Amino acid sequence: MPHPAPLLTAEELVVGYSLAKKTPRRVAGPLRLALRPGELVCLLGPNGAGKSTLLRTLAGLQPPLAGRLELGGRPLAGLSAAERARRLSVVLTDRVDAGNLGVRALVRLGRHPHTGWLGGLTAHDEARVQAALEATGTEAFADRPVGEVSDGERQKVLLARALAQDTPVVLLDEPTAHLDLPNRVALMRLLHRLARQTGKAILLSTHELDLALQAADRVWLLPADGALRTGTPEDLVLSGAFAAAFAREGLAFDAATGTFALHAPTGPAVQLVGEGAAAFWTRRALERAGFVPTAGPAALRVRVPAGPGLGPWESQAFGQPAQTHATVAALLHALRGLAENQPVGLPVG
Ligand SMILES: Nc1ncnc2c1ncn2[C@@H]1O[C@H](COP(=O)(O)OP(=O)(O)OP(=O)(O)O)[C@@H](O)[C@H]1O
Repeated sequence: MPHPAPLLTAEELVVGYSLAKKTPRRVAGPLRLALRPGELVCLLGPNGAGKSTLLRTLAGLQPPLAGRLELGGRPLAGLSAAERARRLSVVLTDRVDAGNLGVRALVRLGRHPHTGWLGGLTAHDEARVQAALEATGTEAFADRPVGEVSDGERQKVLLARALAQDTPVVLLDEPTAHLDLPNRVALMRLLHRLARQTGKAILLSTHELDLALQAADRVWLLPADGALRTGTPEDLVLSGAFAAAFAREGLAFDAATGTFALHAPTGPAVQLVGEGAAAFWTRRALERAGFVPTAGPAALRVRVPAGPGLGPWESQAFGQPAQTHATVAALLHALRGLAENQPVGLPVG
């Protein structure tokens, strides 16, 4: 199937800052980019790599140092503010000073590119506003002043305003920053569904690597050297590009689990027998306790519960009878005792 025509493109784009009487500060580029309809794209990269700079440049809020940017097939710089606002909405992390404006009133502002500043809102506009409030879960506090809502609530209100603006391209800078985990998941799900169902091109920057790897149709990976890589999350993980972009001394991304290793293994190997959720959480506990979980034979062996719920776990050291444990805490306690008395390296018979 041929790719649909991109909604936003960049060629030879260099982003950065022109500094008075100094050489410009080049942050990233030259970049070749395309945002396609129906795609959720996550822009990932370490602190200071240039994600906000790139987003602001794509939104037309700061000029590129070089290169060409097109929105809907027309040069971005040639579009009037109103034309741009009908094609592209942007949600930034900056605090908004909304005065006494209510939540619903702020979301209504999203319709102005369609009505003009003096134009009243039609029933269609009001329906859009209502749909945006409902989609973002902000309707419950739609009558409160924006200044009186929490950081996370305000973030959802700004998203609602962008949704009310109803543009083919939506750019969001760290939209999950103030949200709790269930709200972060809900937001990613909402954006993914929106891209699918409405054909919008949605680009968001985030530090939620785990969520982004799950939700993004495509990742734009911006390492500290500014050389952007793009691809499906899986291609970037399996090629090692993802690990390289976040590489730091003593911090390794494990492509097998999709997580950054929090613990450096120091203790003996433990053969982990079993599968499912119990095996997943037992592996985590073993790693945290310093053991090295392995599928192959080892001097210590743990069998995880087969059924749902807690326990029983079984532990066994080479040449000794198996013990059962009702909780992970009890299992770890027993394993520490076994490890102290066990010559490491002998396989369980
Ligand atoms: N107004 C500015 N003038 C000059 N340099 C700037 C300006 N704003 C940011 N920078 C620099 O540009 C680089 C990229 O910053 P940017 O905020 O785009 O990174 P980021 O990837 O969004 O970072 P973070 O993940 O920490 O939000 C940094 O080195 C930063 O210091």
